[in-house]
This record gives sequence, C-alpha cells and structure tokens, in this order.
Amino acid sequence: MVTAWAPATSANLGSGFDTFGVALDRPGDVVTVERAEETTIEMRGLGSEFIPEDPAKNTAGVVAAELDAPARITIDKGVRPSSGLGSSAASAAAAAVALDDLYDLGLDDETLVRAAAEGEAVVSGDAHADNVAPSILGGFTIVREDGVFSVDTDLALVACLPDRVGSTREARDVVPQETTLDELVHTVGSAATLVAGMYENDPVRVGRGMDERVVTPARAALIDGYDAAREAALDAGATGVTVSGAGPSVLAVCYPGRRRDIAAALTSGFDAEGIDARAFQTRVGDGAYILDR
Ligand SMILES: Nc1ncnc2c1ncn2[C@@H]1O[C@H](COP(=O)(O)OP(=O)(O)O)[C@@H](O)[C@H]1O
Ligand SMILES: N[C@@H](CCOP(=O)(O)O)C(=O)O
Repeated sequence: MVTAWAPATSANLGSGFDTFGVALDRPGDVVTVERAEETTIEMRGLGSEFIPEDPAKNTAGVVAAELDAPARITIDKGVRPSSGLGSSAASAAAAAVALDDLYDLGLDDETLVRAAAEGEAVVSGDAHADNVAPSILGGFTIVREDGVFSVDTDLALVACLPDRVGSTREARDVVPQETTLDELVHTVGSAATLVAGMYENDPVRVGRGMDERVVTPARAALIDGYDAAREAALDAGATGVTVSGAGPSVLAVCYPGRRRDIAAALTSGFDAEGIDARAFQTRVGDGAYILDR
C-alpha cells in the first residue's frame, strides 16, 4: 500500500493561460493505492459526494488506466472540487506519484505529468497540464506541447474560494477564440515580466505580470463578487490579483507580511456581495510526495 499527497494549484496566473501554474503549500489531496485486479475508487473528504467513484470518470481512475496500474484507490479530498484550485488535478497528481511507486514504474516527471493530464481531459474536455505539472513538480511551472519545467520560487500568496462552484469545462467555453495583435503584445509583455519576477522572487513583477485582458475578463464575468474582492485586495496591498484557474477562486500575490490583511479583504469583498468565502494564506510550495508505504 502506498499513500501520496499532492497540493492544490493555481493555473494561468492571468497571462499564462494553459501554460503557467503554481503549487500552493496547502491544501492538498491524499491518495492511497493498493494493487488490485481492477481499479476501484472510494471517495472521502471535502465535496467528495459530488465526485464520481466510477474509475472512468474520476481523474485518479483515468491515471491508473493510463499507467496500466490497476489499484484499489482511496481519495481523501482536501481540495474542494469545482474550485479553480486544481482539485481534479491534485487527485490525478497524487495517484500518478503513488502508482509509480506502487508498481515501481520509475517514470520520469514528464511522463507522470502527461498521464495525470489525461485525467483532466475527462473532466474539462482538454488535457491541459497547467495544474498537474505544479502539483507533481512543485514551484512555478511552464507547460508547452514540447515539455514542462519548474522554477523554484519563494512567493507569498492568498487564495480565496467563494462558496460557489465553477465548472472548468463551462469556463473554457467562454474563452475568446481570437485576439488582436495589441492584446497579444500586451500578454507577451506580461508573461515575460511574470517569469522574470518568479526567478527574482519579486511579488511586484509577478503581480504586474498577471495582467491580461482577453481570457481573464471573460472568466471574471462568471464570478459574482470578483470585482469587489479584487479591489479590496489591491487596496490591502496585493501586488496582483487574478482569477485562479477557471474560477471561482481568486488568487492574490503579495509581500508575506500582507497576507492576513489581504485574506480579510478578499473575504470581505465577497461578503459585501452576500457571498461567503474562505481564504487560504499560503505560498508557492512543493510538489507531490510519498507520505507512507
Ligand atoms: N478525483 C477528483 N477530484 C475532484 N474532482 C473530480 C475528480 N474526479 C472527477 N472530478 C470532477 O471534476 C470536476 C471538478 O474539476 P474542475 O471543474 O476542473 O474543477 P477544479 O478546479 O476544482 O479542478 C467535478 O465535476 C468533479 O466531479
Ligand atoms: N488552464 C485551465 C486551468 C483550469 O484550472 P482549474 O483549477 O479551474 O481546474 C483553464 O483555465 O481552463
């Protein structure tokens, strides 16, 4: 029997749609696997009643099929589903790492990321790897068709999860399919600034580099309370605020000492619109690891 933990993640970071992601140091999912003839899944924890136990519909079950590693899988959810915090990815990442260990497969990180991304295809319609990559590798990650790499970075974050659900599949439908050259230039400038900021552990550059004007506004329009929460967080000292993943969570980057105030500002911003929300004071963290074997 092998047990692995994998973290929640925040994808896109504004300017890196389907490309950038960060691992959060909390919360995370715990996945236990045991060898079996056929894959079965048992769900526990946050929001588990909304997650299918059919292995063909659960991201962890899809990973077991991809790796040809059938197992009795138990998932303890620490990341609420439909959150914008990579809930479906955390289970896939933990399952990939646990099954690799259980069956002594010796797979490299890239193969684990690709297998875990197939789980995402089942829930969102696309094998986007920008959540599973940081959940497996940790740090800040950049995913392209031809590879994935991670950058160690020391950055304070606040993630705020409103009491609403958001489907990644539905939020992908509102993404504009076309943009202008001006917007492309702006996004490239932001993305480059963000990457420089990640290497320099600079929350101001990262915050500025999150600015993006095509995908983010389309997603923000689906999130009740987003504008109020964002304004309140910026007033409280956040150096950048954007939609986390496909939403409804909101991600703020800041200096470490500002986290408490920004967490309060984000929740009060949602509260002003009559929406309960929970904020996590966190930072960029490590990737999945084996808890027990
Ligand atoms: N192991 C899993 N953990 C979480 N959600 C899962 C899992 N397997 C399948 N799902 C489904 O994935 C959807 C949530 O994923 P998604 O919409 O991408 O949101 P999130 O940002 O929280 O990952 C839900 O419909 C949920 O039932
Ligand atoms: N790049 C994806 C990321 C979805 O992240 P999630 O945490 O909402 O699953 C997208 O923006 O659709």
